[in-house]
Amino acid sequence: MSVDGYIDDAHPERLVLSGDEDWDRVDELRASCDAILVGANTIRSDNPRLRVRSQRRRAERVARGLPANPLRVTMTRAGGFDPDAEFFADDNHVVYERAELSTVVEDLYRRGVRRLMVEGGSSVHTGFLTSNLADEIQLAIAPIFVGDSRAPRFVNDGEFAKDRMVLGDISRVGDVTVMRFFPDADRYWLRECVSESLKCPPSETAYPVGAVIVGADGREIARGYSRETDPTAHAEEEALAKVTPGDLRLATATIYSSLEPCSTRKSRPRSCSQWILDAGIPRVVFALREPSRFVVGEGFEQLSAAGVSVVERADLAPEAGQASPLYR
Ligand SMILES: NC(=O)C1=CN([C@@H]2O[C@H](COP(=O)(O)OP(=O)(O)OC[C@H]3O[C@@H](n4cnc5c(N)ncnc54)[C@H](OP(=O)(O)O)[C@@H]3O)[C@@H](O)[C@H]2O)C=CC1
Ligand SMILES: Nc1c(N[C@@H]2O[C@H](COP(=O)(O)O)[C@@H](O)[C@H]2O)[nH]c(=O)[nH]c1=O
Repeated sequence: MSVDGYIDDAHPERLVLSGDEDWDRVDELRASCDAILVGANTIRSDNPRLRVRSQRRRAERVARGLPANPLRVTMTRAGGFDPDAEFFADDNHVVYERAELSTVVEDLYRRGVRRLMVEGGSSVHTGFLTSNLADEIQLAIAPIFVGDSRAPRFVNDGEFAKDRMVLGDISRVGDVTVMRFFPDADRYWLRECVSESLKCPPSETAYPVGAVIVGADGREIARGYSRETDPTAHAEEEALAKVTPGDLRLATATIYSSLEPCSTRKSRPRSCSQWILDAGIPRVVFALREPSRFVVGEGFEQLSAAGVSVVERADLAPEAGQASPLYR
């Protein structure tokens, strides 16, 4: 988009905001996706090709057993397309008519789409973001002003989540600044926990768990994973052990864990729920409930009863459960 937040100008011809390097970044991104979605107006106004430009990247996709190009996807309520549009040039496309966004996403998942790139325009950006269906925003800012409020903006008016997003990396791509944002901060940090859990030394008698402590300013304080330093250590203990006791940031922090913090344990006297209460952390977010395989998990109940705000993100349980057959 432009510095003043527009993704096109108000003239019929398409405004090119990307430079060569940024087009190459976009091409790489396209090549890494299973599908690319644009709104019906973008097809009408831009007649986009929505294909991978680089021959090398197409060949690499084919070598990985994928089609040379991602599936092209659009949505429409009114219908009415030029049948000669590039979008329809081969069969590698799908049109959703009058379907809810959630239905579109579910159907694409059934078709094998795991990574969807939403390329615009304003209306579909708004739909995906206000429905909390976007994992990541890549915001590319070109060094120009459009200065015309008739032009389309990155998003239209809408009810966006009020929480602060996680800012990922910022990079310079030619003269374009690319920022990555993760709109759902809890989802972002729980995925970090899942990554941590994959580092755990294997065990047949204990789960692999990852934990991250995040301050109220959105900055990470510490992270850890089960058995990181000791065969009986839990992830929350490993993370807390890296924080100086009495660190003032803990009083407003959130502790994320891929698994519900334990309430009783066989190997050590103090449970992770007790460690969290003693540390004075007021918010806990986890993905998986503890299965009653080793002990009965009552971390949710214990922490809630003690006044901690506990959030279970069951939508991330399948991802967290991938870490071990013990979760099945
Ligand atoms: N700079 C950039 O990277 C990009 C810029 N753009 C620009 O964006 C502008 C177009 O944006 P905009 O006008 O907002 O249009 P969109 O491309 O977002 O398309 C909007 C249309 O998509 C359909 N649609 C959207 N949501 C739904 C839904 N939930 N269910 C069914 N159909 C839906 C409707 O189609 P229908 O009208 O058929 O009912 C709607 O009118 C153009 O100027 C284009 O150049 C576009 C992409 C990228
Ligand atoms: N103008 C603009 C973009 N526009 C997007 O690229 C589409 C055109 O794709 P293709 O026909 O395959 O080259 C267009 O419809 C719109 O979705 N994208 C960007 O990264 N930067 C830009 O400056």
